[in-house]
This record gives sequence, structure tokens and C-alpha cells, in this order.
Amino acid sequence: MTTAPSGDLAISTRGLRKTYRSLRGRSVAVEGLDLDVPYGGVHGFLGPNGSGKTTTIRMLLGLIRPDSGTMTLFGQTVPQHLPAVIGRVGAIVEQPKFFPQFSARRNLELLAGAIGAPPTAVGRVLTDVGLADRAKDSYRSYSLGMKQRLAIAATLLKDPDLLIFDEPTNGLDPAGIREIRDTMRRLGSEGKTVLVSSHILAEVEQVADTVSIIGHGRLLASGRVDELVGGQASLSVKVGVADVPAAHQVLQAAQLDARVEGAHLQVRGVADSADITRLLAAQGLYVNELVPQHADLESVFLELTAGQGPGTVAPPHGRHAGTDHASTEGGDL
Ligand SMILES: Nc1ncnc2c1ncn2[C@@H]1O[C@H](COP(=O)(O)OP(=O)(O)OP(=O)(O)O)[C@@H](O)[C@H]1O
Repeated sequence: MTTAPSGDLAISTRGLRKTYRSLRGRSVAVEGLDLDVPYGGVHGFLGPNGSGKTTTIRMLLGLIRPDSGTMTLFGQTVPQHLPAVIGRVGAIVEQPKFFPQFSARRNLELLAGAIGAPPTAVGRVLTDVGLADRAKDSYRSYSLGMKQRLAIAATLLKDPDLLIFDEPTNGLDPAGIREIRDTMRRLGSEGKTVLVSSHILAEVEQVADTVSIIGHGRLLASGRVDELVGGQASLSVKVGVADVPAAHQVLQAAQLDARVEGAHLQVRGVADSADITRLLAAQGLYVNELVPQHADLESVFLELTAGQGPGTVAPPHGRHAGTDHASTEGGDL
């Protein structure tokens, strides 16, 4: 059921749908997406490759048209009222073009002139992304992480309220990823709204205040990261035992969700891990390792999509993060 958006939202979509025409007919990229991004802080827009993140962002920015559904930015319906709000939005969807032989500062000065931003903005944004002391260096001498930070600096020239970054850490090494993460965190804590898409859940988990997880163009879960992770209904336990296949059989016979993972068993949905030792010991199988696993976004996502083959999306599993702010949804494609 589609519910009305509430509260202070930077972005909201309802029933958003987009299909692409291909040689095999029409394929659905976004299917009835309801997305709410609160005002202020970092919001992770997460989902596997091909789940519809870029398509959604392109629709929000007016680059492509949805087949159906509604979208608002700062409460204004888009694309109809995009001209009224686009000045408040900075986005990196593709790698911007900079002159390789010019310094970072010169590149930004040219850009500021082109978009009518005050020249004083250049120093401010270079500081914001931590490039002030490298501002005189030529763009071509920059590392990938620095180039990406310069791209972020360019989006900040207009001093936007909403920043949209599509997979900003793609192709970066761990140091570059950390630089971008720190930059996003700083912007979010300054009161800006940062929407960051990624297929790497663990990466965004560290920086996002709230997230929306999508699969096959639909919302699977949304809410505060701590609530989604804390709402993990049941414990997952790593079990070490000498005879893994035999233990697997015993636990499955007891209706536990046990899977073989390498030389261990991973058992989900356990209320009390003592049940595992008791069940196995009763069959002469003795546990040599029993490690409760900490829930993270990855495990939330896997739980949401558990048992679903390619091309489908998990039903809700009855799991709810347990507060008014977090929710889970799902459905078949
Ligand atoms: N221009 C296009 N023409 C046809 N199909 C497209 C087009 N753009 C995207 N798609 C398809 O739509 C689906 C969603 O793609 P999209 O790029 O929005 O996903 P994504 O979540 O951003 O993935 P990634 O993380 O790989 O960027 C995919 O199946 C993709 O192949």
C-alpha cells in the first residue's frame, strides 16, 4: 500500500516506475519505489548492481522520465518544479570533466564563473573536501581519490542543501574510500543532506545515518542504520564441528536454518545458541567453536532476500525494525 510522505523530507518518491526498451522487450528497472530521504545527514541508497539506484537518481535529477509515480525534492513535485529546486541540489552522476593541465583551483574558478558562484566559494569548497593544500597542483597529478574529492568540491560551489553521489567510491583504494567517507560525514554533520548510492553495504554502513535498501527496483527496507541492524530478529551463529555434514543434517532436521559455509556451519534464526550444542551433543557431535555473529547491513540484506533465486525479491519475512522510523517492505517482481 502506498502511504503519504510525512515530515521533513529532502527526497520522496511514491510508486516510481521505470522500464527500458531492449531487444528482448521491456525490462523493469524501477518498480513501484517508495523512497523517503529525511532532511540532514547521510542517507545510504543501497542495493546490488542493477537494482535501479542510478535509474532512480537520474529520474530525480530530471535526466530521464519515469513511466509512472511521483517524486518530490524539498516538497516540490519534480520534474515539474525542478527549476525551482535544482539550485539546491549538487550531484555527481558521472565523472565531471576537468582540464588536466590546470590546477584544481583554476578548474574550480572556471566552473564557479560558468555557474555564477562567487569566487570566494572556491577556497571554501577546497577546504571542505580537504584539498586546500594541494589546490595549486595540476588535476592530472591527482590520485583517483583526490579527483573524486574535487568532483565533490565542484558540486559544493553552489552551496547546495542536497548532495547526490552515485557510487562515489567506485574504483578507489581503501585510502581514497576513507577520504570520501570522511568528506560525506563532514557534510552530513554540517546539516546538508547527502544521498549516497552504493552496492557495498558495509562501506556505507559506517557513514550513513539512515538507509534505504532496494532490490529489483523495490524498497526492501529503510530506516536508521542502528535500528535496522538492531532489529535483526534473531541471532546468527557460526558453528565449528568435526563432522560438518552430519551436524548440518541434525540441525536441519530440527528445523533450524543451517548452511554449510566452508569448514563451518552458519545457523540463522537461533533464539538461544545453547540449543545448537544440546541438539548436536545428543547425536554425539561436539561443538568446537560457537561464535555469535554481529548483525550488519549485509546480514539484514541477506535476510531480506534469503531463499530467493535470481529475478525475485524477498517478501517481508514479517521482520520489522521495530520503530516508527524503520520499516521493511518487499514483493515479487
Ligand atoms: N539505458 C538503459 N537501457 C536499458 N536498460 C538499462 C539502462 N540503464 C539501466 N538499465 C537496466 O536497468 C536496471 C537497473 O539499472 P541501474 O543502473 O539503475 O542499477 P544500479 O542499481 O544503479 O546498478 P549499478 O550498481 O550496477 O550501477 C539494470 O537491469 C540495467 O541493466
